[in-house]
Amino acid sequence: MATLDLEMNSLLKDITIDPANDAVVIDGVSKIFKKSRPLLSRWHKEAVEAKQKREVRAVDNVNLTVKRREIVGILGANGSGKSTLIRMLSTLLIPDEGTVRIFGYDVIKDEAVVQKLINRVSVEASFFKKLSPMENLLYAARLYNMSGAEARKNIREILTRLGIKPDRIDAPLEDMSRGMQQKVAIARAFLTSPILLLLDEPTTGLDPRSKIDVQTFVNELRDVHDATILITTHDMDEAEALCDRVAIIDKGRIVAMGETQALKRVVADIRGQVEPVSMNEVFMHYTAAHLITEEQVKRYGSWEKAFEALEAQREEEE
Ligand SMILES: Nc1ncnc2c1ncn2[C@@H]1O[C@H](COP(=O)(O)OP(=O)(O)OP(=O)(O)O)[C@@H](O)[C@H]1O
Repeated sequence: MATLDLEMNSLLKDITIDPANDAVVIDGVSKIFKKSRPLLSRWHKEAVEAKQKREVRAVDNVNLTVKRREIVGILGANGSGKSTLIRMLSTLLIPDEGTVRIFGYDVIKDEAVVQKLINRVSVEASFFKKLSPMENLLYAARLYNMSGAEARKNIREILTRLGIKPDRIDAPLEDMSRGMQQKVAIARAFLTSPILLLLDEPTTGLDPRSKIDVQTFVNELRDVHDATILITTHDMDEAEALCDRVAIIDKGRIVAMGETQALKRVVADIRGQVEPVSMNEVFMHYTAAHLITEEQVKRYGSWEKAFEALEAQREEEE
């Protein structure tokens, strides 16, 4: 397979990277948001108490190390803290507790260096919608001091590799589907050849073929360009296909960490099954409000029945 010439930015030329450092070291990191109570509770008789803001530990004492060239998945339900964690790694949010180091550089003290080492793709990517993908990416390339001719060639190659048809490359972005626009956002992150790529749900909303295009390209970026990739996803198949290791996050805490095959065997053992379970079952196991014990499996007749019963109980309690 032909490789893409992505090594065209000069962003990293003055940065020293010690090969002994891991790509990401997250040490005891928490992020606490204050949320107003719902309006109704303000009319409650305990007005003083109701005025207090509720604290949400969106990320709660997370420890995680990502080695160079690893692809690590962060899996979690809606609101579990994935995006908050990624935002702290990309210097968009400041941790309230703990430290984050990217290739040895601290996200607070060395913010400017960290910003050159990483690139983040998220669904809320901002673009000039009247301009074409080519124009948008040329604009980004200029911000990164890339030469026009070189950038133009690379942009066309990356967009084509991601499955954008040649006639769409120069047409306004606003005429493209949301999924296609998402691919352009991904292309923009690849353009700078970051050594750490943070992908926040990159394939949500993409059709199966587009998902595979993106996954293939992510793998290529690691294999050919030595990138380290941290990816958040709801898609268990994607996690299994792409990630060397996954961390499952629930209510801001990492509740399981490891290779997908190993986690599947662990959960099968807990459930007394010989065959490994699916990643969906692993996810359900670790994110259920109560970890399901062998005794509960026996009491309710099957793991699924125990899960349903305990989830119903959890909803009632809430
Ligand atoms: N700026 C904010 N102010 C207050 N609360 C916030 C803020 N950002 C996130 N939260 C809360 O923190 C928790 C974690 O949110 P986060 O967006 O990190 O979850 P997520 O796992 O990325 O969810 P999703 O899969 O839906 O994107 C949620 O309870 C959310 O409501």
